[in-house]
Amino acid sequence: MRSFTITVPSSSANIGPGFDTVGVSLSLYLTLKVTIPDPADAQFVAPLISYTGEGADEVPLDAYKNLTTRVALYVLRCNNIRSFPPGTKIEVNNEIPFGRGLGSSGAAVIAGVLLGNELGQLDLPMERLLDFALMVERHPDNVTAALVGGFVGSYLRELDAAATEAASVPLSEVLPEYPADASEDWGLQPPPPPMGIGHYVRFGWDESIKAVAIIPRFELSTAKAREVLPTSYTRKDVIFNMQRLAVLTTALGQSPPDPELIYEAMKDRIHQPYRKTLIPGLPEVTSNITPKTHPGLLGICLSGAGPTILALATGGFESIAEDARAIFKDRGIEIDWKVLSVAKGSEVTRQ
Ligand SMILES: Nc1ncnc2c1ncn2[C@@H]1O[C@H](COP(=O)(O)OP(=O)(O)O)[C@@H](O)[C@H]1O
Ligand SMILES: N[C@@H](CCOP(=O)(O)O)C(=O)O
Repeated sequence: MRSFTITVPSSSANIGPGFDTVGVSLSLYLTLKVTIPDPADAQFVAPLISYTGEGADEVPLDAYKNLTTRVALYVLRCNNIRSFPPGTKIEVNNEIPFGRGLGSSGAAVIAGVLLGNELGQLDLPMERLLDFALMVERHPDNVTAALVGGFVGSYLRELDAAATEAASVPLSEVLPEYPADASEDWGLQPPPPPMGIGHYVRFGWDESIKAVAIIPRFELSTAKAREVLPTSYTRKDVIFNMQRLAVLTTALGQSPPDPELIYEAMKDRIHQPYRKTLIPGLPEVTSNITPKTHPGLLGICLSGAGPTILALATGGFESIAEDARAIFKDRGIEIDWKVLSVAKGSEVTRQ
């Protein structure tokens, strides 16, 4: 028998101006405890999944439907391993709320890539693990932060024509919904990722900075929150974001952090103005809660695709969150809030 535990942190992408570009890993976790019996003791073929925590009432427990295990199967099949090891048991505990902009799907994808790597004993390097994740998630900010940890900037390499085609296959071909008896299905060979799609760098993060996650009690799928974005932008808006992002990536690593610099550097004109239609109260929360009104606040923005609001602060957490609560409440929206720290990257511990 062999067993291992996979721990993947949540993440907050964009941090204001860094749409699809920067993300930070945070201290809510998706954890998988995996046991693989000796082949002689294996009693069933499909992995047996149990699941507790966030999303437990909606997540599929069929390994051929569940996002994490489908990604694991993608990694295995690209490496010529057709099915899960017989008798695999996966106990999942999830602290990351679904569809709130805290990287639940990115974490599920990274967990799947690490699961495939471990189940197949593939020993893939970090760069290759990221390639697999990017074939599924397709924007690098969440998955890179969840995999490597910290405050991370990333880009996707411009691929040559053949690699572009390979990387553009529909998600349904990367992650087909296999039939229930998929262990018997030898026909489907998914397209492997091109090599070296994603590249990243870790920025500094001053240790006094905490993340207050103000989490509205409704879900907004990332896909829906991307549909409202335009396909082109004015030069003025692009420059507005680039100027702020250039400052922000260094400013968050400085000690002590400068609230005036950071508050302005966390403003955005690429995604938040368009997403406000889906998140009542967003403009009011980000403009009424400032370092002047709330000492300790550094900056405030939408977390990922929302609806969570991310306030970076060195103190005054409760007053920031409770004032945001009041603004949302006026619009009929209840919230929960948590003070989170920047987390380490994903870990696999073999028992
Ligand atoms: N731990 C998980 N296991 C399986 N599927 C998950 C898990 N976490 C998230 N998902 C899937 O991802 C969806 C949410 O993804 P998305 O809309 O991108 O929001 P988020 O901002 O939380 O990543 C969920 O509705 C669910 O289908
Ligand atoms: N850059 C993406 C990030 C999505 O993050 P999620 O946590 O909401 O999945 C976007 O803004 O669409």
